[in-house]
Amino acid sequence: MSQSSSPGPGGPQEIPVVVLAGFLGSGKTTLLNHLLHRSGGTRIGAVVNDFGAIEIDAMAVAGALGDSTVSLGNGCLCCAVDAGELDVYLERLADPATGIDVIVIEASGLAEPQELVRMVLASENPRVVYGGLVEVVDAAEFLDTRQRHPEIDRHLAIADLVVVNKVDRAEDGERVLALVRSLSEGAAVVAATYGRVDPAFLFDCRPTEERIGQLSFDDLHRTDDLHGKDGADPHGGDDATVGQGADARGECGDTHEDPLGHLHTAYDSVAFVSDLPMNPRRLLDFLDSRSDGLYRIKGYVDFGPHDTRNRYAVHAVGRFLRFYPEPWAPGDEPRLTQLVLIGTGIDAAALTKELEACKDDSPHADEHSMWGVLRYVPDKEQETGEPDPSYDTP
Ligand SMILES: Nc1nc2c(ncn2[C@@H]2O[C@H](COP(=O)(O)OP(=O)(O)OP(=O)(O)O)[C@@H](O)[C@H]2O)c(=O)[nH]1
Repeated sequence: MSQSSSPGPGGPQEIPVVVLAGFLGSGKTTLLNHLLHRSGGTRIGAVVNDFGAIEIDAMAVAGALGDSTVSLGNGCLCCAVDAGELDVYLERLADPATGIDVIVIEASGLAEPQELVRMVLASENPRVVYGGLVEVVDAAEFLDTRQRHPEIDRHLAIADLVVVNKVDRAEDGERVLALVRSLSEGAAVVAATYGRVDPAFLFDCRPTEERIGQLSFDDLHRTDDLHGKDGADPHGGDDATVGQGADARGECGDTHEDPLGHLHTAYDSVAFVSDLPMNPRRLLDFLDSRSDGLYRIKGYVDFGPHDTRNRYAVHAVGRFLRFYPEPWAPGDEPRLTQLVLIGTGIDAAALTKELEACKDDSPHADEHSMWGVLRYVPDKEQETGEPDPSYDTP
């Protein structure tokens, strides 16, 4: 799709910036993680942008490699950050000392791709070149999503590559593929499960032996040191936080002429953090009774004594619900539940109250309490083709 890291005529090496967009829960983070794992010798820099106040996507991406190249925005990047600010992040990643070959910007699920493309094109960094727009489509939800949000057609029309993801869940994948093809004339359209596309669709790949591993945050800090910067993000966050305040809806303000045409004007997000464990039965009751407007939930759950070894990544997309246990990181990090809920017509105060009621500080687990949750844990081998030896059923 893009011309990766080609030195210009006598000029600096150019770094393609690929914009990765797609509606809430379509599989952008899954695809980005796939690229990070399967890009061979190509070193990827990532700008990950979450709609909600807690940067769940960044945790998922960083978590995949332990310590990867992640720079973040919060709120919808297309409205929360202007082109100049994005340039600060791009400049950091495109610095020759980082050795990055390609930058992927993962947009929030409600971002306006055209705005992001415009921002990349407006970059004043001579090393940065626009590398194309990839739109991820959830094949199982596409027909419903398109009905609710006709703007999606416009997004597909400007894409360079459309990944029709989750074909394993789609009732009529062929119909969705044909429809997407008709809407994205001129773009390559590929079907995928779990975002498994050949990275060569997105950028030219280096042979594996040229590079090993991704950059770490430490690498980035070293780069900053070279330039006498303090390595802190421009908004004063920590390592994993380059972004702004929480209320994405409120941020979509005067920086744009027509924010009403943006998907996110109709959506609200709620962030919930608890240092007390959650009761599995109560949380499951909450999830089972969620309204249709509450389209997306993501985050991590601590079930305390019900499973002391693992935290549970949780994903709800429409009526789809999954829990993914993963061992807690060793060390003294506080065990938190961190959730982001995104939807239309949602009552933030009521949802927070319901989640508060799921907290449980009892030191003992009652028998079978995890059964309901475990029903939503996929067979990892079946879903990803990779067994997960690290997880023991509680
Ligand atoms: N069955 C199935 N599930 C998938 C596939 N790809 C992703 N998922 C699941 O879909 C859920 C959402 O995936 P993400 O990659 O987090 O989606 P996203 O587009 O980054 O989500 P937002 O950033 O919230 O918009 C997760 O539970 C994934 O494991 C797929 O091909 N098939």
